[in-house]
Amino acid sequence: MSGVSDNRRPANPWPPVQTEQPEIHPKAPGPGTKLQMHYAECFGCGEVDNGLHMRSTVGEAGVVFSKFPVTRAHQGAPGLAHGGLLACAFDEALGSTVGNLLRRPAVTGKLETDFLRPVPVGTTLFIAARVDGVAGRKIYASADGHLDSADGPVAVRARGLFIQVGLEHFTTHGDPEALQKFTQQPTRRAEDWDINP
Ligand SMILES: CCCCCCCC/C=C\CCCCCCCC(=O)SCCNC(=O)CCNC(=O)[C@H](O)C(C)(C)COP(=O)(O)OP(=O)(O)OC[C@H]1O[C@@H](n2cnc3c(N)ncnc32)[C@H](O)[C@@H]1OP(=O)(O)O
Repeated sequence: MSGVSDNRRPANPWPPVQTEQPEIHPKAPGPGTKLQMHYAECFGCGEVDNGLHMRSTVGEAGVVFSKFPVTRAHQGAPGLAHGGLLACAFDEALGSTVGNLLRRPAVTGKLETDFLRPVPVGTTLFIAARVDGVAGRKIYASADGHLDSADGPVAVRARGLFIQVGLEHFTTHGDPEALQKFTQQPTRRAEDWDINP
């Protein structure tokens, strides 16, 4: 995405620094692969009550498609999705795209969202996300969220900076046991990831 080309929302250059083309990891899931949830307790893709229950599929040309079914549990204004939860959906979609395609553990450093149209309860947001460029540990990704179909009107756009981290980020600040369970899954073996930032 080159930026939001709406007069009301002038686009800043994106990525904001010089980057290299992202290299899809040789063991990245290929086009057509339905991505499994990355962690059962994840609010975005896990089995959490009233979570976002997002599901993602790898598309062609480095695009990952995610769906966020908006329910009454996700309201801000009556009948409309809460903007913070929409931002959460994009954090998940972008993070999943970076993690699965580059196979580099990374966390969100910055996330910006443009809310272009209301997202009603009962709709599904179809999110198309891609990695735009890499500069050392900095990974730039962006996404468009379409209402109710892959080519529906764009309701939300997001751009994120993800920072590659070593696994010690999760053991030092998070839950070492949870990380161990995570890496025991067949598709999450540490040797299949690029884990040296
Ligand atoms: C074998 C297993 C593998 C596991 C892999 C799992 C993948 C699974 C697949 C898929 C799942 C993904 C789905 C998840 C989706 C949700 C993701 C989230 O919600 S993440 C939680 C929220 N984010 C945080 O909690 C970060 C908190 N912040 C930090 O920990 C630090 O600030 C951190 C690591 C981001 C950076 O700290 P520093 O000390 O390491 O590095 P410094 O030097 O500060 O930054 C590095 C570079 O980035 C720039 N930078 C950092 N933050 C920036 C910002 N906000 N704006 C602009 N630039 C920034 C800096 O200016 C620097 O740039 P210069 O190298 O000097 O050019």
